[in-house]
Amino acid sequence: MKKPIILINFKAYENSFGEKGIQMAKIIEKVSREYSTDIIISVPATMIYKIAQEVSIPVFAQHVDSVSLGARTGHTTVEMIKDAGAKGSLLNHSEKRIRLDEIDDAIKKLNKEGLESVVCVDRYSIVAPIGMLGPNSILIEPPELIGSGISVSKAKPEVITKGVEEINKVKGVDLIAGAGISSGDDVYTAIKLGAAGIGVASAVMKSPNPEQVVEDFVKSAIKAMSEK
Ligand SMILES: O=C[C@H](O)COP(=O)(O)O
Repeated sequence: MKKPIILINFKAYENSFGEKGIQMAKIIEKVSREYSTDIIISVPATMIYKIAQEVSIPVFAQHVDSVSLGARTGHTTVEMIKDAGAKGSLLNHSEKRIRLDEIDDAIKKLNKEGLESVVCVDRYSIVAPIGMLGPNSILIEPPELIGSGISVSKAKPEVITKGVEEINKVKGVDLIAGAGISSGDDVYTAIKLGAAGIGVASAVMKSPNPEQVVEDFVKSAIKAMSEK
């Protein structure tokens, strides 16, 4: 994944879908172009196709089922998200936990289909074991800070530094940090602490001026990365 990794998770906010979701994706794409930086957006399953048609930035699913094709009522498979235009998927987000065997199966299926995987974890002690399953990235997020406006960078910097120590035990997997990221300074600090990038949702999705917020985050991420 191209660094800094910036992942904006649309979640299920009222502006995550429909025309508002498309407009949000276009705003993010504009900033991505201006700063020649990849920005990944993870969008609701129903919006993958529409948004992937409208923007050229990487569109991810927020979750994918690890089941194979067949008699699987209600499942969204890796083949389906690929067909819709997804370039990868989040897995095991705190708001959509899955079992370890499902994480393993989903990573393998995504990999086989040429898609990327970002596995979420809630603590640094499982960074290395999950990293050994071979995802592209691990997104570490203390659940209690998610959506709080209090950033992991400031409230729990040790989660990032210890997570980085753990990820360094595994080759070829990046660690990104999230939860409560609200300012450029939060982004800068996360990357200076060793993260390869950040994951964010509410600060962008709930902002009256998402373009300004994303621009601030991207500028801070580029600055921190250039100083590494
Ligand atoms: O996937 C994103 C995270 O759960 C972070 O959410 P947040 O930025 O609203 O704290």
